[in-house]
Amino acid sequence: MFNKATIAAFGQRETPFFYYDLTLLQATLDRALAAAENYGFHVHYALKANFNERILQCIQKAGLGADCVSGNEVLKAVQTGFDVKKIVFAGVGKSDKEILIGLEHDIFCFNVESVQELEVIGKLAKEHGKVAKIALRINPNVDAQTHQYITTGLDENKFGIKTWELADCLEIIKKYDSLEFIGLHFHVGSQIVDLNVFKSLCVKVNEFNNWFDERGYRLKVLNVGGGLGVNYVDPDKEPIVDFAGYFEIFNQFLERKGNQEVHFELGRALVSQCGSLVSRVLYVKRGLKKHFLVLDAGMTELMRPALYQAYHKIEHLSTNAVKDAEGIKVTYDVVGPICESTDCFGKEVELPEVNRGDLIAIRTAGAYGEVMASRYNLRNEIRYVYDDEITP
Ligand SMILES: Cc1ncc(COP(=O)(O)O)c(C=O)c1O
Ligand SMILES: N[C@@H](CCCC[NH3+])C(=O)O
Repeated sequence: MFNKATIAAFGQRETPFFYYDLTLLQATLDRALAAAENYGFHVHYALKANFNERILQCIQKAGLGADCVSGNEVLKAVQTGFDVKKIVFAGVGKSDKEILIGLEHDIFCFNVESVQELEVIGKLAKEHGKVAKIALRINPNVDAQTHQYITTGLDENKFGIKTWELADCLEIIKKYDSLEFIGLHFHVGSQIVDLNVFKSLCVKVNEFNNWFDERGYRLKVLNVGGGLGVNYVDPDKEPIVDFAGYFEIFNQFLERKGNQEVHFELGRALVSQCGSLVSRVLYVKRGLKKHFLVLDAGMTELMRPALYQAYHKIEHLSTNAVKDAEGIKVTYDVVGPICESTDCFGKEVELPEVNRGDLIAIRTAGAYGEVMASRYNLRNEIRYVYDDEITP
């Protein structure tokens, strides 16, 4: 929901742009950290969700760690000032060069995703006189009950080490003094809204924690990943997710041994609601069966609808809210200008009557929005507007 002054300020700007409400981001971070601190949990931010400069600065200042999935993300986290002792590095395909970046910066931990990768990290660390701290990312075969494209913890998924390979991992760990085995890592998927999934995850983590403990490995860290979902349907009802309820699940169901640390890697839950993609209506096409709203933003700015048929709330930004509320409603397919039929933000969307030049906001676009943008069709670079630029 945008107020009149904000909408008027948007009207002055060249579109499309990502609007980031850094005040909401700060409130979200405060809430998440307060809830985590209750249980002594550690929160890392998954940079892949959004590595916009100002967003990263806010998150770094709030004191979160960084979860990275490439050498460049590790470098970005270091450059932004994240504490290297709080940087973790996951990813199924870390190149030698990327592993060396992690070693060079003495990051907190590599979340290792295959037996072969473990051996490579052991070798590279040895050659460079380093000791690499590692956690094994285990694929626990837990169904995240989310879109199949963003499920990561099933046997059929490429992520993590299969349970039957764990004994092989221990052999490698024994072989290399250059490996320090500090933890277990899990991440079963994204946009998880059924909290029972996290209960099932806890049950699995406990089993693996016991398995290693019985073999003499009392691990320092249990990293349960991220995945907490948000409300795409009604972002104004739930601008900040229920972090307390989420962490409480782990408090209740995760069995910590001694002073084991519990780490989280949240992306979407921290940054999605603070972002909107703001676009202008280029054309209203009236058809026989349906009408189209052609926007100046497309799948090149926000590809989630095209890629996952993801729902994002589409809002008409009008300075006359009363007219919008009381006037007639029209059903539109809301599409972008890109030369692809999948370039569609929403089908049969009911909106007030919209005119050429009107502004439209596509909500909950702070996570996996601009980071997944492309220059397809030789599109312009992404533009941004931040709340502190337009409100006194
Ligand atoms: C290893 C890992 N950690 C954390 C995340 C962040 O996930 P989310 O944005 O759903 O919290 C991801 C992305 O799915 C991931 O792959
Ligand atoms: N890109 C996905 C999330 C993937 C998370 C990383 N494994 C999305 O837009 O929902």
